[in-house]
Amino acid sequence: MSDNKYKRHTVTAALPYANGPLHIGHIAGCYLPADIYVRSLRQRGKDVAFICGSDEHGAAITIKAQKEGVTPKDIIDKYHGINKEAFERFGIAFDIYDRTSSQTHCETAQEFFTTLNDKGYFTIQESEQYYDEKANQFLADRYIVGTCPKCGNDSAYGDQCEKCGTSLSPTDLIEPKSSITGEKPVLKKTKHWYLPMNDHEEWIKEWIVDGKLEGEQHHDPKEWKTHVLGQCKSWIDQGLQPRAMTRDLDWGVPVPVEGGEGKVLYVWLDAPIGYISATKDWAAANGKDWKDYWQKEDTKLVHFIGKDNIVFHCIIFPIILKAHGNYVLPNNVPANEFLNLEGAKLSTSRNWAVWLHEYLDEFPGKEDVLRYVLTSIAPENKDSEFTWKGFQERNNNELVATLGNFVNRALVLTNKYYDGTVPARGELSDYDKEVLEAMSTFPAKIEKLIESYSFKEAQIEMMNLARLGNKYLADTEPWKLVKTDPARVETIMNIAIQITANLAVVMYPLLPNTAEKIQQMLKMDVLDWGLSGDADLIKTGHTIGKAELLFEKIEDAVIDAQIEKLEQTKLSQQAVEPQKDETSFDDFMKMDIRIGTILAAEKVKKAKKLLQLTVDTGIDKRTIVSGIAEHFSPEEIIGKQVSVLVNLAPRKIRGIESEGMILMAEDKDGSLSFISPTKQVTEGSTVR
Ligand SMILES: Nc1ncnc2c1ncn2[C@@H]1O[C@H](COP(=O)(O)OP(=O)(O)OP(=O)(O)O)[C@@H](O)[C@H]1O
Ligand SMILES: [Zn+2]
Repeated sequence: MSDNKYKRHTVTAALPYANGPLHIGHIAGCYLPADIYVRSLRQRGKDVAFICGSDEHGAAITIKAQKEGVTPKDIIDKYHGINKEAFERFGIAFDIYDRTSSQTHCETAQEFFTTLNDKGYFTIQESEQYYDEKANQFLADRYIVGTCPKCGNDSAYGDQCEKCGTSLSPTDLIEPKSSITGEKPVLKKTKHWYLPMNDHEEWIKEWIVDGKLEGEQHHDPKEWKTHVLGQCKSWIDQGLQPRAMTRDLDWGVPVPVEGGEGKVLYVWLDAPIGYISATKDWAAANGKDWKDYWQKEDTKLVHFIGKDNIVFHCIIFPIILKAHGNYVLPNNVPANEFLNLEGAKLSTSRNWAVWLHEYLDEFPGKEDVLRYVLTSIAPENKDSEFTWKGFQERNNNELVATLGNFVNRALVLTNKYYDGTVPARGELSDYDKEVLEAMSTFPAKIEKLIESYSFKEAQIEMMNLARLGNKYLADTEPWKLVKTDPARVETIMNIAIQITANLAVVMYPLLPNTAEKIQQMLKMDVLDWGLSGDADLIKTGHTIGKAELLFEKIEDAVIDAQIEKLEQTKLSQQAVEPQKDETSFDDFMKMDIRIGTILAAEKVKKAKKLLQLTVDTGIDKRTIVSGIAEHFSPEEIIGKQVSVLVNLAPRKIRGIESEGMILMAEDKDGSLSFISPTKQVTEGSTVR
C-alpha cells in the first residue's frame, strides 16, 4: 500500500507506567524514535496525531502505594507530573500527554468492554486463584511472587519473570508468596471474563504472516522488523490461549457489566485503549474528529514500543479492535529491543539508570547530545548498550569535531569575508558540481530510511552530509585562497552555506534544537522538507547572523562524575552492613530499651538535623534531642510510640540536655523509620 494512500497518521508511543521516572532505556526504546518519525511527518506537511500519556492502573501502582504508605492517586499524580514535565523539557513533541485515570478513558474502556461482552466475545469462567487470607485479597499479577520455573529466579512475578522474560501465570510459580504480607496464599474460587484468543488465531496469523485482512492486502509484512514478526510467530505457534480480561482489584476501570462488582479491567486491556481516549481528549480540544484518526481506512496507525510490549500491540489489542469493529489495525509496530547501561540491564527498582530528569538538570542545553547518542546506539534490531565514555566520544569526536566544526567554519568565514552577506557562485569546478550533486541526494535517502524506521541509518546519512561539507572546506581551503583567488572563494562559501542550510533541514527530525539554532543563525524562515536538496536554498545576497557554537567538548571530569554516581549505586545495592563483633547476653541486658510516646516535638534553632522531643517513657517525661529533622516534621511524629534507649548517659547537644536515644532503622537509601510496636502498648513496656 503506497504511502500516499494515507491521508493521516496516528502515531502512538507506549504509555509509560506512572510508578517511576523515565530513564534513557524508555527514551531510546520508544519515545525518541517515535518523535523522530513524527517530526519528519510534520516537516513534510502530513496530518499527524502523536499520542501518549500515563498508564495509571494495575497492581504495580497499588503495590508501590502500599509500600510507601500513600494512596495510588498520590503515586500516579507524582509520576504523571514528573514524566510529563521531563518529556516537555526534553522536547518529545506529543500532541497530547493524557492519563488513563481520566473520565474519558474510563468511559471509552468501559464501552469497549460492554461492546465485546454484548457481541459475545468473552467467556466467563470460574477458576481457583491465589488469595491472601491475611490481606483479604486475590493475588493477581505482581501481587504474587515466587520462583520462576524456567530460570530459578526467586523473585518472579505472577505475570512475568523479569530475569528471563518468560510470561507466567500465578500457578506456574514455585513456592508462591503474597507480595503484600509474605503469606503463603490459598486457592479460592473467583470468576473472570476471558478473551478466547484461540478463536482469533486464524485471522491473526494471516494478518501477521501475510499482511492480509479479510482476504485483502492490509500492509506489507516485509516492512515489519524481523524480531517483531519472530516474537509474534512464536506466540502463534505455541497456540493462542484464552486470557483473563478482568482482575479482582479495587484500582482500575470498573467492570461495567452485571456480576462484575469489585472487579476491574485487566491493565493490558485498559492501557492501549488509552491511546484512543487520549485521541478523543486531544480532538475535542482542537476541533478535530477523533474518529478520523482511528476509524478511517486512509489512516496509518503506527505503535512505537519496546520489545516487552509486542504481544499486547500485535496480538491482543488488534483482536480487541477488530472484535469491537470499525477500527483500523496498525500498519506497523516498529518495536525496539532493549538498551542496557554500562554492562547491566536498566532497572528502576535497582536504581540502575540514567534518569531523564536528572540528565536534563545536569546537562542543560544538551538535549540534542542525548538524542544523538541514543539514536546512534538505538537497539533497533538487537539489544545495545549506553556507556558514559561512548557518550563523551560521540559528543567530542562527532558532534563537536564534524558537525559543529563544519557549521561553525561556514558561518564564521562568511561573516569574516563578506560581513555575512552570502556571495554568488561563479563558474563551478567539477568538484563543486560533484558536491552539489551529492548534496541533492540526501533528502530522498534520509526520508526513505525514516519511513522504514531506520533512524540510526538516517542519522548516519545526516552526518555524512556534514562530513561532505567538512571535507569540501578542508579540500578547497578557502582561507588559503582568499588573498589570491577571491572569486573562487565566493563560490566555495556559497556552496558551504547551501550545505549548512540543507543540513539544518534534514537534521530537524533528529536534532530539532540544533536545526533551529542553525535556522536562526542563517535567518531561514522555515525548515520545510520540500526545500531540502536545493542548491539555492539560501539566496545570493541574503544576510546571515553571527556564528554560535553548536556543541562543546565534554571533559573527563564530567564523565567521571557520572561513572562515580553509578559506582555509588552499585555499592549501595550491595549486601547489608556486615555483622558487628560478638557481644555477651549480660552486656545486651545492660541496655534498657522502653516504648515511649512522643508528646511534643520542635525544631532545634540553627540545627537543621535536630528535633527536640518530649517523650513519655513510662518512667518519666523527659527531653531527648534526635537527629531526625530532615526526615520528619514535628507535627507528623507527635503521638507516635517509639523505642527509647533510656539508660544512655545524658549528653548536652546544642546546649540542651538529652536524656536517652530514639532508636531508628536506616534503609539503604538513608531513609529512617521508627522502631514502633505493632499495637499500642503501655508506656514503659520493655524491649528485649
Ligand atoms: N531498557 C529499555 N530499552 C528499551 N525500551 C525500554 C526499556 N525499558 C523500558 N522500555 C520501553 O519503554 C516503554 C515504557 O516502559 P514502561 O513504563 O512500561 O516501563 P517498564 O518496561 O516497566 O520499565 P522499567 O521496568 O525500567 O520501569 C515500554 O514500551 C518499554 O518496552
Ligand atoms: Zn525466569
